[in-house]
Amino acid sequence: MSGISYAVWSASVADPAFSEWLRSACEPEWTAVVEHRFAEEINRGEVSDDKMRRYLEQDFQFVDSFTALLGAAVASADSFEARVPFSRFVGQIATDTERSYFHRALAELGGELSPTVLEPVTLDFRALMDEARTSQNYALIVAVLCVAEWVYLGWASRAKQPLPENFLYREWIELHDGEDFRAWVGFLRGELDRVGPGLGVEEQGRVLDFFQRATRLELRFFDMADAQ
Ligand SMILES: Cc1ncc(C[n+]2csc(CCO)c2C)c(N)n1
Repeated sequence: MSGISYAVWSASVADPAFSEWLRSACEPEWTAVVEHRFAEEINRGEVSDDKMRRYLEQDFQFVDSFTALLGAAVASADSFEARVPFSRFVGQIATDTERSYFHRALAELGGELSPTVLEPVTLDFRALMDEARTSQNYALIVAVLCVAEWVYLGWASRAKQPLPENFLYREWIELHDGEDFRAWVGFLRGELDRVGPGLGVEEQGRVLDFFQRATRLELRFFDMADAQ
């Protein structure tokens, strides 16, 4: 991961999108997440039931903190226009994802909605999201949300047709690769592009720090899932 400033970087590229500065400063970890063996196994429908159960049990705890972080984005956004997409997504997670996919998938796999043991990476990820949430700093909050959604779009959009027949994989891929999801990631990136360039150098560095920490945690999360 590199530490080149936005000012220096933006002078050297044709399209100086703030979100691209953040992403490019996360290589090689970013690509390691998107091309992770565990993600490729999901895309091919080849994860064992035991691994998938443990991954989804931990991920459900991730999604809990993620949903709280979305609430902080609703609260800290600087305009009504910006609050609306976050609000819509809170509703979607609370209904489609939480009620539908996780409950069905964990029932199918014999998993628990409240596992007694949280993996270290799950605790660390929840701590980062709590730190962003309690900062009430819009740019930091969006940085963490953006990493989580953008990397998921990254691996899911690599899935080949036809998708696996088993709903455990097919629905998890489809959740992260539809037109709506692509637009949602575009919105998150657009918010960083909108507010990032106007921040002071120190604040830009803080946004980068949260973005990089989230990317490292995404890598550790897949490593954890793969190692089970
Ligand atoms: C470690 C981890 N990182 C990102 C996501 C992506 N994501 C964030 S909330 C949500 C549910 C709504 O689609 C999804 C899939 C994840 N699940 N787990």
